[in-house]
Amino acid sequence: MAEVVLKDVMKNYGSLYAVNNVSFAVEHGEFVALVGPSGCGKTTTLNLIAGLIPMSGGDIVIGDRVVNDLDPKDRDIAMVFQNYALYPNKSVFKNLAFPLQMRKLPKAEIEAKVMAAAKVLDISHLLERRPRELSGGQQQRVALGRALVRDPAAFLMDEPLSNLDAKLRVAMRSELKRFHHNLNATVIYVTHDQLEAVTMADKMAVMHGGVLQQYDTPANVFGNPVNTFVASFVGSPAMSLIPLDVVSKGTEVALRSPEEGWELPLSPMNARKASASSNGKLVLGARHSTLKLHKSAAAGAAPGKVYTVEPTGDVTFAQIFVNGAVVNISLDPTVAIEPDEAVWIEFDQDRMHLFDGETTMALKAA
Ligand SMILES: Nc1ncnc2c1ncn2[C@@H]1O[C@H](COP(=O)(O)OP(=O)(O)OP(=O)(O)O)[C@@H](O)[C@H]1O
Repeated sequence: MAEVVLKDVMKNYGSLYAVNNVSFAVEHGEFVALVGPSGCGKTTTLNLIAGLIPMSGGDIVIGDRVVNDLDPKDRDIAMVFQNYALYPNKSVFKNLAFPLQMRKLPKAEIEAKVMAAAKVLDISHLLERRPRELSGGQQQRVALGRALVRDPAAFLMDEPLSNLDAKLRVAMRSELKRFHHNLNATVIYVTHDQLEAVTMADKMAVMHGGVLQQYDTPANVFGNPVNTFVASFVGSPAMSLIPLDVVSKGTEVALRSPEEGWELPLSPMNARKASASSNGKLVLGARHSTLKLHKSAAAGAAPGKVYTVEPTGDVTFAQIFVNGAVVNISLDPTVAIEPDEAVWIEFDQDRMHLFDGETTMALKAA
């Protein structure tokens, strides 16, 4: 059952459309990450769901109610912000109890709920402390606990890990995932960190310029990006994107470098996709791990020039200029290459991506 539904949601500030016609449905128990670069509209989308700002158009459903005109407190949601917003002068127990006292629950019930939440989050031993006596990770858990005691239809989280140092972030990422798993909670989570989204979410809503680009599982967003924006945003190092011309010779179709004239013959499936490009131009996309490096010219390989070489221990990353575009490749650390060296890059026909040169959308075989 869908727990949270957005339908044609709009938010504009004058001529700026911070959120432009966004629709998606979050199923009960799903963890959905709203992800995209700074200014893409993720926080605005979350704030619209929370009811913190008014919508310019569309509908939002939480549970079985249209909540367009409801105050945040009546929407049955709990927000967890990046700055935790704990009460500094109250103990952890009182921080957790406060939302329940506001709802005038009986004392015994409040105590039972606080204890249960503290147990789930492993903070039972911290209940008498004040927030300043806690580590960043512990404060984070208290903030989650305060949301948890209310047993909301959905948890809304805005970059809740962004104030933590790198190591704690990774630890809390696992904890949040566990929290979600244990409670079967419905979570909508804002992050600009695509790796955080890929590792934690059941579904990703990738946004750009206020527009929802793709709403799908991380595996599909990674494996079948709908356009060049999604392709380059998700994955690290980024997918390489090389603009090329489509040339047909009888039944054969090849890609030609407009700069350097070399040609790359396409498999029948890729040829059918390439033939669907709107203006004879396309963008070839390839992930670093699908590429093969040759030290001399090889069939199906494009010539390039090494730009940088970055050994990281297990794997060496290199950037190669191909047709004026930067291509990221991962190599076995035993492969010796030097900047400015001439190399050839072989593309895996089964794992390459082809995007329309004009619309930037993924090409489908006709
Ligand atoms: N109150 C406001 N008045 C005018 N413009 C706003 C307002 N709030 C947000 N915007 C604009 O709306 C767009 C989306 O903002 P939003 O905060 O949702 O982005 P974001 O993806 O969360 O970015 P970040 O990761 O930097 O927080 C931005 O261009 C922003 O400048």
